[in-house]
Amino acid sequence: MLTCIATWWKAGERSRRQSRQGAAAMKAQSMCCKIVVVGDSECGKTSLLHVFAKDSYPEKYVPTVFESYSSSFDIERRRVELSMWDTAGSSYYDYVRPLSYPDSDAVLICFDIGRPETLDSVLKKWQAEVQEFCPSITVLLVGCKAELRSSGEVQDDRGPVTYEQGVGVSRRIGAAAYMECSAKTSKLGVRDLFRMAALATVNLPEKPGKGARHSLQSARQALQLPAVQEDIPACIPLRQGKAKSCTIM
Ligand SMILES: Nc1nc2c(ncn2[C@@H]2O[C@H](COP(=O)(O)OP(=O)(O)OP(=O)(O)O)[C@@H](O)[C@H]2O)c(=O)[nH]1
Repeated sequence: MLTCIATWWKAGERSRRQSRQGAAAMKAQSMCCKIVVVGDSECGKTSLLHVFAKDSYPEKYVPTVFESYSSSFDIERRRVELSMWDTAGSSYYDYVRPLSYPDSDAVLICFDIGRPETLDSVLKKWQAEVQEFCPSITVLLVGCKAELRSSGEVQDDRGPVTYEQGVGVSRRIGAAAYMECSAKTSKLGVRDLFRMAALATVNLPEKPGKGARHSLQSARQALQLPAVQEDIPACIPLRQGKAKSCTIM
């Protein structure tokens, strides 16, 4: 009987040790990823972040000046620590919004599927702003409020933005991906969006002439760190030396 208990205890201790080692290895390999979310006022940025980071859809509209959120998840057994920066869509804050860009790994440019003029703004305003402050950043174009396309609520003469129009603009601005989601009706879609954004920062092929710090190789090297390595920080940036990739002018 005693031998039985001792064997059971040893087995339990072994599995606890393994899980502690697993957690330590995961911590040693965790990656930091900063995502900045921009787009016209009231296009749905804050709601996306609320649903993803706080698991709740804000019923009341409160204009944002600056806000940051954090969350974490695992990609291929590596922990990704995501920090997400919500910005003001209003042009009143055009001079302060650029403070959000330094050190970012990806920018989500959002528009409202129910308001075609917010997609026009992507070409007229947001592409240029992101290009100016983060010339080689990974950009994803995001169509928010996707459920409006089929709800019949859209008042605009042009009707809701079509999927093809979204794809067309994402190609014109050289976005890494085009995604649509509804913070109101699909938490899963919102979660997929942020996972996709984190993955895109890791997996994008190197763009010619962008320099080593933006290369896929540096991101991959970071991802392929040995399981436990004492001399690396618990959370490392996805891009080595990325601080210079986004500037304040
Ligand atoms: N129908 C619908 N409405 C949404 C959705 N997401 C947000 N909204 C509404 O759109 C309005 C603006 O949402 P916010 O998320 O605050 O917009 P924002 O882009 O952060 O706005 P600013 O802070 O002004 O830049 C609010 O009234 C939300 O309830 C959605 O998925 N579907």
